[in-house]
This record gives sequence, structure tokens and C-alpha cells, in this order.
Amino acid sequence: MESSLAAEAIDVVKVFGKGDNVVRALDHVTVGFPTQRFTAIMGPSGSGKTTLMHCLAGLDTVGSGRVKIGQRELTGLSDAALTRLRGDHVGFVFQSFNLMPTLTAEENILLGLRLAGRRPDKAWFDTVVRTLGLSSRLRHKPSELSGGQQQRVACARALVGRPKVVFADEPTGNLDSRSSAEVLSFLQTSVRELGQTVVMVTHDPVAASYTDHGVLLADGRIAGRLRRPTPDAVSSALANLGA
Ligand SMILES: Nc1ncnc2c1ncn2[C@@H]1O[C@H](COP(=O)(O)OP(=O)(O)OP(=O)(O)O)[C@@H](O)[C@H]1O
Repeated sequence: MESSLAAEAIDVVKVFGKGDNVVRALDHVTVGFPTQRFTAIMGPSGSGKTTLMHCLAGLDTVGSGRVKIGQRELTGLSDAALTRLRGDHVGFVFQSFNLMPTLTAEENILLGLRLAGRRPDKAWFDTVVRTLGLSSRLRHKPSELSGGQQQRVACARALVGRPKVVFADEPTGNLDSRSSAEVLSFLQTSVRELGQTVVMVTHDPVAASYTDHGVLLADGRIAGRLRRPTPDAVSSALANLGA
């Protein structure tokens, strides 16, 4: 199913504010994110990266246009239906880990499934935990883990339900370079070896170089694309956009 799209925005417009304070955060954006690919969304500060991700994930509504996760259209769904669709088909990794401090790593990884009343697939859970090197850390609380380990727990939590797509918003923003490399390598492995789909917002050219391709945003519009981006190619593309 290589040519199918895990997530798609079609002619999406998103406006914040009113009158003199209007900001056109997304200005007729059309972009697709192929399944089993690792894609970076890049662009200068304020270019609309997070807004695009939030609209794609159904965390925010669009002003006009359409958004799809797999074959499902999000536009017009009720809040309850959106919550269910996110729970079943979307995983999230945030810059700030967002783990529950009183729960162990294993309980954090499984919390979303438990809340959704879904039974974890034991073989898949073991594969994800082993690939992330977390097997010996499952009984630890977040405060007993390093930042890199906490973010790996967050990656496992995002992947354990085998979502159609994982959205990662600056997942290495709070990590040192070694932990960043571990987390990025894992996200790459989850795509190349485990067949998952990851869309990552980043402004870091090194982080972007782990992806299969990059989508560049500027002023709320698609400003370019990069195949197999190298750090140098990303840096010069961003410099050309005035970042
Ligand atoms: N809730 C909001 N209310 C008003 N304006 C907003 C809101 N959210 C975003 N914006 C504006 O929309 C534009 C796009 O913001 P967005 O956060 O998507 O950019 P970004 O590319 O993710 O930026 P950064 O790299 O700095 O995080 C910016 O001009 C921002 O100020």
C-alpha cells in the first residue's frame, strides 16, 4: 500500500483572530503524507507547522478545505467521533513527553489503549519495547528515567496501538544530541522495519535528515519539498525562506 496516504490536507485554510489581528496560519494548503514513510514538516517560526499538524490530527478545526486520516474524512465529525478516531488511528509524541508521573513506563505505554477499552497486542508491545531498548525500564516511573528514556516511552505509547499515523511535534526539542539521535533512529526504524508512518514537525536540519522527505512551509503555504533531505540541503532551503 505504498502509494496510499496516511494523512491528507486538501485546500485547507485556517485563520486565527479577527479584524486587524487576522493571521492566515494556513493558506490553501494541499499536501499528502504517504503510508510507511517518515516525513518532516519544516519552515520558519510562525510558518504554520504546528497548526497544520493540529488540523491533520483533528486537534483543531479547519476554516475551509478537508482533512483525511487514511480514508476517513475528519471535516464535520463530532467531537466524540474525532476523539474516537484519534484514539484508534493517531499517535502523538510531544516535545515535553507528557507522561503520567504516578504511572510506570509500562502503564504509561498502555494507558491510551486501556482508556479506549482496547486489548494490547502482546507480540507488538514486545516488539516496540524491545526495539526502543525499554525492556529493563518498564517498572520505572518517569522521574526515574532520563529525558531520552522518557521520550522513548512516549514513542512506545504512540505506537503501541498500531496507529495509521504518528504525529511528532519537535520530539527532540528537549533532548541532548545523543538522546535526540536515539529517538530519531527509533522513529526511522519504526517506519523502515515496523511499517509505521511518522510525520514530524521540526526546525532542526539534523532531525530532518532522518526522514524520507520534507515538506517546507512558509507564511502558511507549501514552499517546497525535499527528497532524502541532508542537513545541508535543509539548512540552505530554510535560509532561502528567511529562517
Ligand atoms: N491560537 C492562536 N491564536 C492566534 N494566532 C495563532 C494561534 N496559533 C497560531 N497562531 C498564529 O498562526 C501562525 C502559525 O503558527 P504555528 O504555531 O502553526 O507556526 P509554527 O511554524 O509551528 O511556529 P514555531 O516554529 O514558532 O512553533 C503564527 O503567526 C501564529 O502566531
